[in-house]
Amino acid sequence: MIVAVGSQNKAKLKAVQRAFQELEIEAEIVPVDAPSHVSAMPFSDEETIHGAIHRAEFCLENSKADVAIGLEGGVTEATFGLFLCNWGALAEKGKKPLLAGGARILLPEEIAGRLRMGEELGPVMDDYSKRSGISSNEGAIGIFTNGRIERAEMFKHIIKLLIGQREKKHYVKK
Ligand SMILES: O=P(O)(O)OP(=O)(O)OP(=O)(O)OC[C@H]1O[C@@H](n2cnc3c(O)ncnc32)[C@H](O)[C@@H]1O
Ligand SMILES: [Mg+2]
Repeated sequence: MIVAVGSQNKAKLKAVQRAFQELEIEAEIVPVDAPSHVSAMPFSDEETIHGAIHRAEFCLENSKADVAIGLEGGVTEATFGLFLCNWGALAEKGKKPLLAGGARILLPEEIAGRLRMGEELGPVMDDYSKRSGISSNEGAIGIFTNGRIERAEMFKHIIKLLIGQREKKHYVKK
């Protein structure tokens, strides 16, 4: 099947490739520049989910893919502090989108404070780690888990959750 992915981010594309490979499903993966129509730094689960759905739906409308996947990263505030959150949406013609969320960790206050002031996590992580391209490599989750779980691994889990629900026809209300 042809699978469109609404991003050019290397970590996201690697995640999709690996998920299909590990599930032994043949897939031609097509990256599509898809807008999220949410802020560059989504600040709630709700907003992050909308970003994932918008990307997936854009891909479906603008490619020949059978299945379209949107992946979006964000953060969400809790009484404990600011959590990293990530969501995926899988869209197919004539069907309601499927949703799945990824593993989450608390961000250090040093990082959280900067995001609350309006900065984006990608550049903040590059600055913090004195490197570039963290968001398309191990991600904040990789940096703060000592590389135990990297961004691609976290997204891979989300994609398997989506594919599994698709197999079970576990569609939810739009
Ligand atoms: O090209 P796209 O697909 O947009 O990939 P992205 O890296 O910008 O990722 P998102 O738009 O999904 O994430 C929203 C923002 O949060 C940042 N972000 C999210 N998760 C991150 C992580 O684990 N590490 C570093 N930055 C992250 C990201 O760089 C953006 O500034
Ligand atoms: Mg982005």
